[in-house]
Amino acid sequence: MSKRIDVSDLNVYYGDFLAVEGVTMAIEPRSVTALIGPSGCGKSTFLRTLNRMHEVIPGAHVQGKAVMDGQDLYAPDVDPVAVRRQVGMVFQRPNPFPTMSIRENVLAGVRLNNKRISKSDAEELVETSLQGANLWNEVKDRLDRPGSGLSGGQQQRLCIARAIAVRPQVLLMDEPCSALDPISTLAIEDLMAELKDEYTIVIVTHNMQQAARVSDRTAFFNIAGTGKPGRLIEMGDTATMFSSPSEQATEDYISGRFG
Ligand SMILES: Nc1ncnc2c1ncn2[C@@H]1O[C@H](COP(=O)(O)OP(=O)(O)OP(=O)(O)O)[C@@H](O)[C@H]1O
Repeated sequence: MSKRIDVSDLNVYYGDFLAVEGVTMAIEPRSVTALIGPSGCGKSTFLRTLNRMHEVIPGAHVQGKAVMDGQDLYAPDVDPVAVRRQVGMVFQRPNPFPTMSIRENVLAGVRLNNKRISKSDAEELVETSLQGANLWNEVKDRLDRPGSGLSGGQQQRLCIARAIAVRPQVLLMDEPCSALDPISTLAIEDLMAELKDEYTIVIVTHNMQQAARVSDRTAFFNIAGTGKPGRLIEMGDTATMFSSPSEQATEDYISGRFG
């Protein structure tokens, strides 16, 4: 299920504004890649190019290539909706559909894709997705209650269950723990460690400890100044990036000297 993504010479624009310039990186399957860097350097913008969510914004466009297991995600004949089915996304704030039941929240992505599934298949998918998100035991007796009745950490795991129910190959997470308490954060981090056996995971995080704990590879982005584009400065094995990065800017950021 897990796929690799090779990005080359990617420029990302909002209208005329070049927000991210010249990114080339390989995102490995069955691993967690963390994107770190100071505010405004384009981490979220770059992340959204990996499932073509960026172009939902009027005027937004990209140049360059993003290739998933040989398939150019930006080829003219590629349907962006199909890309988003293969490359799922979890956002900063848990966003379950508030009035929908827990069960229907899990199935929402599948239903949006117009997939018809039998009642028994739906029940099985709900259970496996909730188990996959480590939420099943907490909600199995209240699947018909609204998703909004769960705690923040449970809601985020519900969103992860919804994302994995469509069986993506890649999971993008944009600061998935920033609205959560430390215990829920640890639950999501444990979950990432389990999910990476099956999925390629890319996470944006401001939390250095989190990047060090959960990721196998870390990419450091930086920006030269306001109005300038963000750039990928350095990427490597997380342990090396945190112990002996090649670039001074990476060292300064990781050690908290700026950003
Ligand atoms: N919808 C948008 N329209 C125009 N410019 C945008 C839009 N979203 C982001 N930008 C700009 O693109 C640049 C990169 O923003 P982005 O949110 O990707 O950075 P980031 O590294 O994720 O920041 P943060 O860590 O603060 O979330 C910034 O200059 C930002 O102002």
